[in-house]
Amino acid sequence: MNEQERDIQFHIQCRPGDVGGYCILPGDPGRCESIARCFDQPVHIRTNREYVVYTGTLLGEKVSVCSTGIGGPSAAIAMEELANIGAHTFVRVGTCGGIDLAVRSNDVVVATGAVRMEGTSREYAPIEWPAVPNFAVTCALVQACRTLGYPWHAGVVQCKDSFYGQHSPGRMPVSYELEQKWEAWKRLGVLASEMESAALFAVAASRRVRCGSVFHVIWNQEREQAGLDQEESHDTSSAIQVGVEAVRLLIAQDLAK
Ligand SMILES: O=P(O)(O)O[C@H]1O[C@H](CO)[C@@H](O)[C@H]1O
Ligand SMILES: O=c1cc[nH]c(=O)[nH]1
Repeated sequence: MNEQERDIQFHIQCRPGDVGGYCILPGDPGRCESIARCFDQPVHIRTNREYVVYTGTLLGEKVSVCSTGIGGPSAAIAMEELANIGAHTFVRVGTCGGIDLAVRSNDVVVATGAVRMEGTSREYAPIEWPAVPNFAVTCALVQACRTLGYPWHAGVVQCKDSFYGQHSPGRMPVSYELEQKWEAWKRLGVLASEMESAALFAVAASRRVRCGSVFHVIWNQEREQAGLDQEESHDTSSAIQVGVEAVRLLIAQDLAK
């Protein structure tokens, strides 16, 4: 039996009817409950491995949240299996570390593209393919930022597979490569670093589903190094609100069609 014909999807352990067409994708399973609380009538559907799934409604439409775990491989699996059982629109609500000096802790970042310094997207698309989010989802995220009034930025984010390659590149045997590329991201105005969007954008393009990403900025190592004001912020509520409001806007747009 092929993956799409399976009743219960292998990793997320959900079947058709368990999830809505609209799915919010945090990395951290611990973020799912806070996101589900923004839905009407949220119900916990399943927990398996890093995948925690809740389903509820927004504007009367079925919506879900499913954590993806850390990194491209587990995020790609989540999106593939959710798409197999009917999800068509995805919003990643993640955390990131700022790179550009204008990006401060506690700001919100909306991705307009993702640097593919990770492995998963390469198993979907040649490296010449640009990892970009869906335009309608991105517009909805920007509109939500404007409506909610949080400090926000829209731009390119960098994705990688090694969190510590970002934070301690000097102790890696390939420090020469990590440090040179990090310098290039800075010169190119890349806003922030995270781990899943490039893979999610590639899977979304291959499955012809829609995906966009919004992030809460935890810190900015470049601001810290430059001696600028810098404090860690772990309250992801603004990015969650932006992600949920964007889903509401997309549902309203789709219902009006
Ligand atoms: O907070 P989440 O959504 O997991 O996102 C970020 O946090 C993790 C690293 O700490 C990576 O998954 C990265 O992309
Ligand atoms: O610095 C950070 C913060 C969150 N996620 C990352 O990948 N890097």
